[in-house]
Amino acid sequence: MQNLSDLNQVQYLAKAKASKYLDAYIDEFIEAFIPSIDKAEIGVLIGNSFKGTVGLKIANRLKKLSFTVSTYYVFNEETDDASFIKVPNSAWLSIENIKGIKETVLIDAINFSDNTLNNDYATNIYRAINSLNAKIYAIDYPSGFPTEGAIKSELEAIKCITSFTCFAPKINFFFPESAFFINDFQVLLPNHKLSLQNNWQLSSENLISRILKPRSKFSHKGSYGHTLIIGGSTYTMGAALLSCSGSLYSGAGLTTACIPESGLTALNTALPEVMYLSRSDLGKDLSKYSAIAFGCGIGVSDEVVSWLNFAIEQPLIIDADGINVLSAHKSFLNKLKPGSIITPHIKEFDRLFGEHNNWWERIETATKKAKELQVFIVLKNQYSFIITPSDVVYINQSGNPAMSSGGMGDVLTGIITGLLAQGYSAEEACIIGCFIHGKAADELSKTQNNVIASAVAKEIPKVIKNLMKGN
Ligand SMILES: NC(=O)C1=CN([C@@H]2O[C@H](COP(=O)(O)OP(=O)(O)OC[C@H]3O[C@@H](n4cnc5c(N)ncnc54)[C@H](O)[C@@H]3O)[C@@H](O)[C@H]2O)[C@@H](O)CC1
Repeated sequence: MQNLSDLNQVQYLAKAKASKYLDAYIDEFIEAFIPSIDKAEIGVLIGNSFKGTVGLKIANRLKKLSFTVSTYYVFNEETDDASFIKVPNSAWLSIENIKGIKETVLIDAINFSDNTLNNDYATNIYRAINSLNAKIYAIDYPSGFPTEGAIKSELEAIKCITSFTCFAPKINFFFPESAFFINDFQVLLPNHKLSLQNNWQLSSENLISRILKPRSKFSHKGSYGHTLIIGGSTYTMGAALLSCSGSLYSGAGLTTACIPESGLTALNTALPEVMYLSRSDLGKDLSKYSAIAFGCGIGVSDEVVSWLNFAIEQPLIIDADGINVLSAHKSFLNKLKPGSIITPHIKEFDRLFGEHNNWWERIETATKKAKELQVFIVLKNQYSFIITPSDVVYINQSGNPAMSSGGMGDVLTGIITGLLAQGYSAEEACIIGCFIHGKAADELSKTQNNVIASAVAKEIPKVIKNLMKGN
């Protein structure tokens, strides 16, 4: 099997193979495109590129299917050498004429490359096309959009409603900055690639199903580890409790909460399965715990700093205020035990490692820091990135905007801690944890507009059970 990640690569294959892939892509494009449009008049924007030739083939197929199709040749007279498509100069579309395009459904077949970023002609073309306010569907990815590397704030590229991407989603689709250019993407011919390039991995249902281990006969609570959740303070006790519920519902054998005494009634009422460790006992030996989380709702007082100073002798999962304490006391970073996990959201990440201009830079920093400190970094967002010390970056694809509410991160921390306690490696715990957390919310959001963190925690056992059926 060929390791392909981009439709553009197809042109360099042997002729027979190239046309096999191209035909298959066009078949799937037509199948996915037609149900998504509500108009029979379609405009196809053809560039002097390999993408342009694909666009022409798609235009011909649509004509055969009785759609009314206009083809617009958006060439750059000065720089395009007309090596791909031969059309008379008179058919080229000037920037001034773009506003005359009447179709409200357009297919972007202009170009693949992002090397036109500094090309005024391309920039003006993209701007003029975007100002039509048409629904634009992109072949593979929108023209002018970089598939990797920083998505700069000044970028001009085609803004599409759906990108019918070939072989694999492009890495930059997973960054929030892409939302400006790509409303949605669908992967066509997904089985023709082995993976994303180099060190990027998509974490998928298949992968998670393969890693999950069934609970064994004759096992008991001692078989599934003991977590300690150190968190909570007067006004954010809930964060610690939510984290405990993540541990509990992910299947940890025992869960102990180290919270202020004032939270005890709430703990016993909400989660009677969870045990309690007083703050004053925090200075004692913690080695009996199989996994320890630090930080959810704990605050950033001097006392918290002293607790972290003690707890950091063990590998930890550090979240929320725990990360804020690390940010204020950077020397702690070098004390982290190898295999520790930090789970920042964007603000916590930038507090810890400095402001970043874009997500590409953020991932670069995370990769460097994970290696340097030998820790795992779970950078949370719509698509969370799990950055490992071995350079591999997993992209989590489960989850949705229904879960954008307080306490979600606290539950995730508990889940990862619970999985670690059950004997999964740090890498496995991070990728399984992110996936099942998002998947639980995906299931709930089929019938709910928004989902709350405690509901996500409660859904976890069902999600794990369903994933196990797949292995
Ligand atoms: N029930 C509770 O007791 C809760 C307590 N919490 C605790 O409150 C403390 C402060 O944490 P916050 O995160 O609210 O404060 P921060 O000031 O660190 O950041 C919150 C802001 O970050 C931004 N953000 C961007 N991406 C995000 C992402 N993927 N996840 C979360 N935020 C993202 C949002 O604009 C959000 O308003 C922590 O200790 C936390 O554990 C919160 O988790 C909320 C629930």
